[in-house]
Amino acid sequence: MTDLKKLALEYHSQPRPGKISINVTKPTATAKDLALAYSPGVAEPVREIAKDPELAYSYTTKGNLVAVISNGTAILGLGDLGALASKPVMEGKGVLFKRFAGVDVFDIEVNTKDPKAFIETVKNIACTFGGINLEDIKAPECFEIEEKLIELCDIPVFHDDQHGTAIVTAAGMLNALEIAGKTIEQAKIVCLGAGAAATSCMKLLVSIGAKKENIYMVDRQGVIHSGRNDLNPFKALFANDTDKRTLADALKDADVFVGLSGPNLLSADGLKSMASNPIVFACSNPDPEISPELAHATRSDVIMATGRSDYPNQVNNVLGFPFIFRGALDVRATAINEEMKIAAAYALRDLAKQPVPKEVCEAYGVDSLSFGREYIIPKPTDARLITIVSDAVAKAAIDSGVATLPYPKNYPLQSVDDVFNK
Ligand SMILES: NC(=O)C1=CN([C@@H]2O[C@H](COP(=O)(O)OP(=O)(O)OC[C@H]3O[C@@H](n4cnc5c(N)ncnc54)[C@H](OP(=O)(O)O)[C@@H]3O)[C@@H](O)[C@H]2O)C=CC1
Ligand SMILES: CC(=O)C(=O)O
Ligand SMILES: [Mg+2]
Repeated sequence: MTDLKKLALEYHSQPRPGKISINVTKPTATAKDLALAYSPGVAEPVREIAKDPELAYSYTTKGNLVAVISNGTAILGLGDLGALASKPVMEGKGVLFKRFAGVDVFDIEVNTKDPKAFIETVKNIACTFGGINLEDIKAPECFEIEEKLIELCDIPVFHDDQHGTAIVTAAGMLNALEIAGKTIEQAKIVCLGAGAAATSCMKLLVSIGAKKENIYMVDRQGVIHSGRNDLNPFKALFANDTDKRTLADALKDADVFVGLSGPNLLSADGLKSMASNPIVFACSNPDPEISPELAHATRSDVIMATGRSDYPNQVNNVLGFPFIFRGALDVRATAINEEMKIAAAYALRDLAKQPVPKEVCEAYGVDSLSFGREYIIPKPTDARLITIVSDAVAKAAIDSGVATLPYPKNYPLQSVDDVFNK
């Protein structure tokens, strides 16, 4: 057994199975307490909510509770391993929501691959929650599922692999391009993968300036081009009028490689053929499209990021979903719209240029961190994320008309401890 495997299995099993639990937030010591918490007192909020459903936000956890829901069809880059096997990841998302943004989570693993059955299940439980974070559902089913649930639910529904990933990728990309001395408008971009994460990442890059004709998307069949007749409508959006056919063709002189596919798919030769200061976001988890060791050994000018916590430049949706939902919940937004996503991306981009607090450096075992090739994006433990990103999202929700509450009195939050200091 490798060291990491042993440590990871011990971490998940000891001293108790799993890594998250539910806390009680009210007194429960006496008969009087129990008479309030349960029968007979509990009947009072029941009657009030029955009269006015909005009061669920006053008398229950709804307003701070997000459902992290998967069917396990695209668990990280491990593929379709089933609903139950996705539970460690979903519990992990719960840990990150709580640790970084004070958001409570129920993880829900739905054992069906049928989008209609999945939609029906989620629709029927949605009233429990203040928001729904869909996770690790494969393309193209994820697109139909998210679109339909947004239509059916009056709370934010957000497929994290699509939008969380896109927001963080956009932030990191703008900074990486700046460091490389290039612009998003001119960058030639190769995206390996054409699924949930890849499609949304490329769409967001286009909306912040990338040119569609400069994007080469590659799936298992090769470059997505206008001569192909096997493309679903989501891939067809990115069909390029080109004679490039293989990943190797697309990589030649490319400025950027974004990997949202699977392990070890970018070769040293492919990387060698890219333009100067190549930007490589090898974001597949747990194993990137190319290891940072191989990438750095191949090109001394590479600007390298992965989705992992144990290398510099972690381009991972953990920098997005906790803070985005925090902001959305606190103004009771009915949706997480494009304005909120772009506000989050720019807030993350800008934060990477600020001096980094000592505690963040300590958590990563380094003396210092500063904007540059090895630090293009903030670290998830940076306590300023909840202040800056959630604030930007809440303001964008208000400005774009999807907030149903005013700017919160306790904003900008200074820490997770401020969440209920209203
Ligand atoms: N760092 C981060 O924050 C995140 C990283 N990811 C990573 O992105 C990857 C994809 O996730 P997701 O979009 O949810 O999954 P999907 O199942 O929706 O998409 C997977 C895509 O990868 C493509 N792919 C897989 N293997 C190959 C291959 N050998 N050659 C070319 N293309 C290939 C598939 O091609 P085809 O369409 O032909 O089947 C498909 O387009 C995972 O590794 C995941 O860990 C995802 C979200 C966040
Ligand atoms: C990070 C993540 O959500 C994924 O790899 O699927
Ligand atoms: Mg995921």
